[in-house]
Amino acid sequence: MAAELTADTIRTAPKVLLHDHLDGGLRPVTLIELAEQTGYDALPSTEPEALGRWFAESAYSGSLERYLETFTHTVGVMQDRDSIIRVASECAQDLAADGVVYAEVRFAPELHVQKGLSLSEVVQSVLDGFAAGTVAAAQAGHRIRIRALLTAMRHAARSREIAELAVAFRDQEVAGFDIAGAEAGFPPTRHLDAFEYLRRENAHFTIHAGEAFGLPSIWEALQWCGADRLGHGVRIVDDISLAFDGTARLGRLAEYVRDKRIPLEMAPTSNVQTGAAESIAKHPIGILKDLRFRVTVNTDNRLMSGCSMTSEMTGLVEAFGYGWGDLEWFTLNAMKSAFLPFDERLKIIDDVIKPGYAALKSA
Ligand SMILES: O=c1[nH]cnc2c1ncn2[C@H]1C[C@H](O)[C@@H](CO)O1
Ligand SMILES: [Zn+2]
Repeated sequence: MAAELTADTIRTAPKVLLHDHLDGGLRPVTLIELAEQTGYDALPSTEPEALGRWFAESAYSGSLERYLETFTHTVGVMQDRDSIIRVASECAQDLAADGVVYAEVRFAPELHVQKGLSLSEVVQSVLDGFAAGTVAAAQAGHRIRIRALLTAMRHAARSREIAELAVAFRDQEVAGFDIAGAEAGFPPTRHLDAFEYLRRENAHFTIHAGEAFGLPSIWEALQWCGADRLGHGVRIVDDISLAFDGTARLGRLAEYVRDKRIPLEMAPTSNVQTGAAESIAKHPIGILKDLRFRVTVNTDNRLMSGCSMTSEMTGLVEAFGYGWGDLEWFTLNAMKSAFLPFDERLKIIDDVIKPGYAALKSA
């Protein structure tokens, strides 16, 4: 007999999160308090529930560009060391309480320098916050390993600098690099020098691609830039055709992505909000999982999507009828794809993930 699949039991399952934005995951209460403390006076509401609702509703725009506008408020209060430490510490605690055992959380250092912090100070503040949050989580009985990914904004021109920062901090829990922001009109090849530098440094990176723009963006991210993983990558389905007997035909790019086991960092609710997927039930994750692409489940922005790893997995269970074996498969895919040394990945798989799911399957 297996444990019943409910939000409560799924919360206890070990989960791995590869795609979560620090500035997309603030607690509404924290946002309100930090705004008060730092003199940020542009919040749309100062009542936590209404503010949470405002984010979720504003982010349901069907457009990535409009979705991204909501970040002005979160980034607005994350401009000093103490505020950043608090947000990062709470992030670690919230993920741990949600059953996340390993996380790579990203943020763009260049967005947090409005009040004079240097890029390095921003990174150090986040890392200090993660360390404090990890200790607090352990005291509450939750074990988490949380690391950072440094993001460069694709419309800006600081990617090489941010890539160098990621390499400088690689031995202090900075796992790798990413580019984010509006995708249409800002192809990843604009940042080729940053990616070439990272490859020469044997460093890891992921690229947001195939979310608000299609196959050319995915192709550039992989074949020009050399991305290790794809942020979302939802539009890879455009290269797959289904015959009416249900057989799938993969184009050359889709075949490459599957053959090379390129991890897809999918975030179902976020993808519906930005229009990358029609609904959870129609999300490409269903077909991509059936075809055994290396799919992972992620939150993207917990505040804007009003979600957690537990709610995303629960939504998939409801939409696709997944069982514990499927949730374990997503989790193993994510752990195998983490920017963490092989032996450490294996240890989390053997010591935490496999025993965790074995217990739930036989509860
Ligand atoms: O889903 C996303 N696609 C592209 N960019 C995004 C997404 N979610 C957040 N961002 C942007 C807005 C944040 O300010 C930035 C760094 O976390 O990354
Ligand atoms: Zn993202």
